[in-house]
This record gives sequence, C-alpha cells and structure tokens, in this order.
Amino acid sequence: MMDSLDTFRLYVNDGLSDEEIAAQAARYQPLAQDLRDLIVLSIQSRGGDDDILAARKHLSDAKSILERDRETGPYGTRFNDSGTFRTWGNAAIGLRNPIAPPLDLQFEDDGRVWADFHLHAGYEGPAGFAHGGVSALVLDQLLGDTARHAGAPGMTGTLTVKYRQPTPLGDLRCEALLDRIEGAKAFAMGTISGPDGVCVEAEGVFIAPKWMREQREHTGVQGVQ
Ligand SMILES: CCCCC/C=C\C/C=C\C/C=C\C/C=C\CCCC(=O)SCCNC(=O)CCNC(=O)[C@H](O)C(C)(C)COP(=O)(O)OP(=O)(O)OC[C@H]1O[C@@H](n2cnc3c(N)ncnc32)[C@H](O)[C@@H]1OP(=O)(O)O
Repeated sequence: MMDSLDTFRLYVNDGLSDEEIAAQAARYQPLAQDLRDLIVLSIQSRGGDDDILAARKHLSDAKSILERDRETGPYGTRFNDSGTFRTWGNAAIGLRNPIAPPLDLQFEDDGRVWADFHLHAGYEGPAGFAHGGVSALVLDQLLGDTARHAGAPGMTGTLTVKYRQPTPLGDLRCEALLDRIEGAKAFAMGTISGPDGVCVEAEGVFIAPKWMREQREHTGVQGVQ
C-alpha cells in the first residue's frame, strides 16, 4: 500500500527551466493527440486484414522507438523553482496522457473553474452517450481542482454524482464552484452540460489527509498540487 512517504517520492522538483518544460510540452503533447486519434481509429477503422496488419507493423516500430529511452512507473507531480506544476500523467488533465480528454481547466478570479472539452467515441457507455464513469472522472478532477484553487487541496473523500439526462458524446462544458470549507474538508459542486443543458451534477468532499495536515502544522506550507 502507498503511504505518505511514497506519495512524496512522486512529488518532485526536477529543476527544469520553464523553457525546457515548454520544449517538452511541444514535443510530447502532439504524441498524446496522435494516440487519441488512434484510439478513435481503433474503433472506427474499416480496414481489412492487410491494412490492419500493416498499421500494426508501424505501431510496433513506433513502440520500439519510444521504448529506447523511457522512465518506468507513474509520472507523479513534478514542479520547478518558478512554481510550474506538471501532472502530465493525470487521467483527466494529463498533457502526456491520451486517455485524458483532456480537460483544459480555466481558473477564474471569483473561484469558478470550468472547461470546454470533447468526449470522442472512445468514451462511449450507453450507445451514443458518454460512459457514466467518464463523467465521474471529469467531475472528480474538476471539483478537486476547484477545492485546490480555493486553497484547500485534498483527496476525494466522497463524490456524489446525479445523472440528470444522458450525456451526448461530443462537445461539452463542465463548471464548478467551491461551496464551503470546514476544517480539513472542502465542499465543491459542479455540472457537465451538453447542447440540451445540464446532464450531470456532482457534489464532492475533498479532504486534506492527516499527514498533510501534520505537514502544514510543521512547515506552514498550505498548498500542494
Ligand atoms: C506533498 C505531497 C502532495 C501529495 C498530494 C496529496 C493529495 C492530493 C491533493 C490535492 C490534489 C489536488 C487536485 C487534484 C484534483 C483532483 C484529482 C482527483 C482526486 C482523486 O482522484 S483522489 C483519489 C480518490 N480518493 C482516495 O483515494 C481517497 C482515499 N481515502 C483517504 O485517503 C482518506 O480516507 C481520506 C484522506 C479521505 C481521509 O483520511 P483522514 O485520515 O485524513 O481522515 P480523518 O479520519 O482524519 O477525517 C477527517 C475528516 O474527514 C471526514 N471524512 C473522512 N473520510 C471521509 C470520506 N470518505 N468522505 C467524507 N468525509 C470523510 C471525517 O469525518 C473527518 O471530518 P471531521 O473533521 O468533521 O470530523
């Protein structure tokens, strides 16, 4: 089981300059987008045996190239001295993660957090509609980041999701607000909307774990990503 020490090992100042980070983003983000396109093509291609075998050969070559120099394990949270944080492996917002839609969260001064995002055919649950677990993924991240934006980062304790109408695949918007903070707990609420209005509502309780509260007492540092 991961303990707080393991968590700290995945929370690293890797000393990169902002320029190096920008160069890495420019290098790896298009790869993630290519892989997203491939996810959709895996579902939609009508290729016959020859085309699929040929495509798989190219993908196998690509895997060999990408494996030449690689890390192992999860990406974690990385940051630098100027406070640029990267959670590039994150399943909802990760810049290097093709599973992420991704959410490009916008943080408003009034505390509101929102994103326009797109769910492609690879997020299907009921025929033609988004999988409910994917909606929960989006809302978990959105509400968690809303709590963090309000200065109360924490792990999801409870996420309550109400599915009001089926969520169509395609272009969607999510938005959230902090409701209140009570001690170690931050309460946030938000929605996902499609062309016909709100499809999913959620409320979440985000809790600064005991070890984080103790660390705050010792260091006075409030925020983690
Ligand atoms: C420097 C290193 C940084 C590492 C980063 C660490 C944390 C991440 C922080 C911020 C991330 C920010 C943004 C990211 C945004 C979203 C990402 C998605 C979020 C997730 O995807 S995250 C994965 C799913 N999540 C889990 O994997 C949690 C597993 N679980 C636990 O880690 C513990 O279980 C925990 C922490 C929940 C509680 O542990 P604990 O020991 O601190 O709790 P404790 O007993 O002291 O209770 C304190 C008060 O919370 C109440 N309370 C307790 N449990 C509750 C529950 N479940 N629901 C509602 N209220 C609850 C008590 O009733 C009491 O309330 P009261 O104070 O009023 O008495």
